[in-house]
Amino acid sequence: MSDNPLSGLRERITALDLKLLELLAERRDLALDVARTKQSTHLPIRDKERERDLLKRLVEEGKKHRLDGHYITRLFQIIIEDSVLTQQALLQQYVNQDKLSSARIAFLGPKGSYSHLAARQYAARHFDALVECGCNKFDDIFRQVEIGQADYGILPIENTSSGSINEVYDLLQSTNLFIVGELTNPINHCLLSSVDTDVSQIEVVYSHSQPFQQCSQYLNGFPDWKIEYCESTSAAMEKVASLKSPKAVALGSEPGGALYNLQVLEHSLANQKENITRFIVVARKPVEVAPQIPAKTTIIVATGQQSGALVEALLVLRKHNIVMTKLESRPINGNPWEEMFYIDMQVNLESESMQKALEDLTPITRSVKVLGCYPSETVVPVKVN
Ligand SMILES: O=C(O)C(=O)C[C@]1(C(=O)O)C=C[C@@H](O)C=C1
Repeated sequence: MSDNPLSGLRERITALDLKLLELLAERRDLALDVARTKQSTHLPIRDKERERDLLKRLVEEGKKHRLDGHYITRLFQIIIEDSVLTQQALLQQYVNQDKLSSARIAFLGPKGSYSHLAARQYAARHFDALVECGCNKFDDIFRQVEIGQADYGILPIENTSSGSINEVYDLLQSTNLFIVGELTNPINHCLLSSVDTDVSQIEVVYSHSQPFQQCSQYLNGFPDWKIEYCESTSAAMEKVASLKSPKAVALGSEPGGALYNLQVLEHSLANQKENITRFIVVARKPVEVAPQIPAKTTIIVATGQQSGALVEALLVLRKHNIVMTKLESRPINGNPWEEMFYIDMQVNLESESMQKALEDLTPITRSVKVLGCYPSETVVPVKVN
């Protein structure tokens, strides 16, 4: 019998949480049944009116149990987001028919990198098993997929604190892979050490260039710290774990650090409070997006040199009522004074509007390359007043 006065209560909490897990699994199974019905009836996945009514009812019911509305809303927005993404994944399997049971996914860094965590998250929703292919560099990821050593590659493409990840955009110019998916992940950068220490003892910090950019304001407070660049956050964590020094720390994720037995000294260090990274998923074959799923299409356009060339191209999108969600420009590989324009759009590539836009773009641009059409995995929660 434990002499901890909390043991009995903790056992009851654990037992209750295990029942909650069973209920969440049952709810997910129901969402799959809903998806199968929507597949046969062609109903859209999102029914925001239903979500609003459900959340309102849950908030009202929650008040009877002294559970505040904000807590209940946040909790069920996460549950509904999972339901929507689970349904999308199932409908995609119907449309693409090539569901792999076990997928080999290439990502940056050994175990514990943010890309590794994203690969595991994506695989959990789309495949029965994951074969992890850690790579040292972004271009290794593309190559592994291109030569068939991996089925998919997962790469960070933009972050809310550091902006676009140019190296990935540049690699997209010259690859014959397609973007087949995306996912966004909140990134909570932590200061990780392998032994007890504090910021006054630290002399060197290891990480990938991205966390250094995303945490620049925090690091500006410690101008004497030596910055050591590593190929990935997990390589940085490996290094710090091997040094076992109070002077050496890593910038990385808490779950990643746990894989190297690192302890968290500080967390949430990014410049932006909402520090989110968007990852893209690339593969050798493009995917079709089920009509009930919000789709994104990404193209790369090389405009001519004539003035207004880019405006002309964008006016084509407006003409066909296509919503552009992102415009990024990068120098053309090998021709640094000419730009390529990456355009993300909320449109299905197979739609009439997109097909007509491509027809109109071809004669007024030097080249248009479709990088892919893929399910939008950004589930905007409904607002409950
Ligand atoms: O009821 C539906 O149509 C569902 O798809 C289920 C559900 C949910 O998880 O509650 C999910 C998505 C919809 O937007 C509405 C509700």
